[in-house]
Amino acid sequence: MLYQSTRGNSQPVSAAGAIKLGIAPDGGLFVPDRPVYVTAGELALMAGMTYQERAASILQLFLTDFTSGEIRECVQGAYDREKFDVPEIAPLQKLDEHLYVLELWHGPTCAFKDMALQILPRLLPRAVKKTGEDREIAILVATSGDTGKAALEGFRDVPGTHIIVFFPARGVSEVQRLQMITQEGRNVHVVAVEGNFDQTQSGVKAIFTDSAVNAAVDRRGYRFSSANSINWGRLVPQIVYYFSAYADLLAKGEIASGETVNFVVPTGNFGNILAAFYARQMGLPVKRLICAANRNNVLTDFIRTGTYDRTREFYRTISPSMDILISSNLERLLYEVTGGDAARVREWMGALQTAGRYQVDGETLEKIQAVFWSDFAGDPATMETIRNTYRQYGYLMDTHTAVGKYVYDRYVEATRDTSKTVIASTASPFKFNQSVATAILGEEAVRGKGEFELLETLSRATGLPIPKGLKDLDKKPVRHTLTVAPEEMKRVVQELLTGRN
Ligand SMILES: N[C@@H](CCOP(=O)(O)O)C(=O)O
Repeated sequence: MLYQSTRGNSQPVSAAGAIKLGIAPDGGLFVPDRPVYVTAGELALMAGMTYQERAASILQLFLTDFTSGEIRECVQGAYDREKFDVPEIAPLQKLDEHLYVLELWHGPTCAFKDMALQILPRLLPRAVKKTGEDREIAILVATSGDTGKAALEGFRDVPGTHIIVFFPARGVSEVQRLQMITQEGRNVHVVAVEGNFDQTQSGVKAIFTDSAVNAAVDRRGYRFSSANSINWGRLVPQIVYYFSAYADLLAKGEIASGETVNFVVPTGNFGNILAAFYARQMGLPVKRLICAANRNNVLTDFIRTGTYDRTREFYRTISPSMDILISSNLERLLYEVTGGDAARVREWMGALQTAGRYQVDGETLEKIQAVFWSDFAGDPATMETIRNTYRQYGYLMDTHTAVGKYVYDRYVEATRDTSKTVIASTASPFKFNQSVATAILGEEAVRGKGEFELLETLSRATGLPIPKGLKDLDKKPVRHTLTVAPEEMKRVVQELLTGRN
């Protein structure tokens, strides 16, 4: 299988090539050049498999230039009990007859990003070797909170790699910020950006396609890659857990073979829900994909109207990982639903760049609406949902997952669809404990308490353990203090890589 650019102006590459490059040289995103399918029989077999076995069988379909031995090694190294605190890796919790929560945050950094960023650092060095690359890999990451820490943890001290993570200085939770600025490792850098996530992500993308910067780092023996979901190597491992959730439903007798289910995905950069879309294309029986947005509801408007318009106010919310107005992976969806029409994708992405908006045609919109449904939750609704879900089910969810639950309730109200539905739970509630503790305990109980005191408060009140990765974070030394303006990102990357900072 080869991978081609959504913008059609780059040479197709192997899976190893796509993983190594991260983004296509023409600024597009790599997509597989042909569909792959999983049959009902294969799906039934997955019900009896471990998470690791399920992962290996899906990865094998896409990473055709990796041997099965290599894939097995990567999978075993990534999803082991040292790193994940439950044997199921991605357990499914039942809330009621229709609703399930897929917990994707049992990895070392307590967010769903670990599901891919524990394995990408194993795939990438192999991809480098396969492509005959002799330069070291400089991984640039833009984060609104979760990807950054997961990428740092995954790539720390991985030979032949360096990682620079940029995060919006005031756009992440206090726990997320401390997770990143205390990061250990000889090959890691963390830089705060005086701007929002969109400026941070645009800054990183501009570096990838800047020939002068590329030439400068090349002279120093580096080549850039990405650990964001623009990298195909991030997306395939995310496809796995949709299959795994379905296999678990089958194994537990919750659904019959072939029964369609819905997935609700709290959405920002569109990578997670796009992975669910690919799973559906591969034959996973999925009825609707419910795209849950926060007050930055650019995707909800797009799915309802076909107009993508980022020229609107950017809000900081209590679900900061989703504070995004330019959702990178939508580009891949547009490519897929237009049957690979790179010219049209180029036109839309060009309009997004220059005018900040584009409008898709009626046929494209119809295809999107046949699969996707969307609504959004503001902060008050998110808080109320955390409180009500805890009261009704005794289940504690983080702010992003609560956006998903709120939107699911709106979906059922609007459609009366009672199909079994799985909410992708994207982060541990302890990662956003200020909001979560306030929601379930009230303002009074949290007044005057710092984030870390609240970890204890939340743990005592709910009987849930504080995740290992978050304990004692406040006692770790701060190692990264650099803050830059968005326009300084190019310079800083060069300085960090050449050791002049
Ligand atoms: N929500 C993300 C933003 C980047 O998304 P990615 O999936 O493209 O890495 C974050 O937490 O950083």
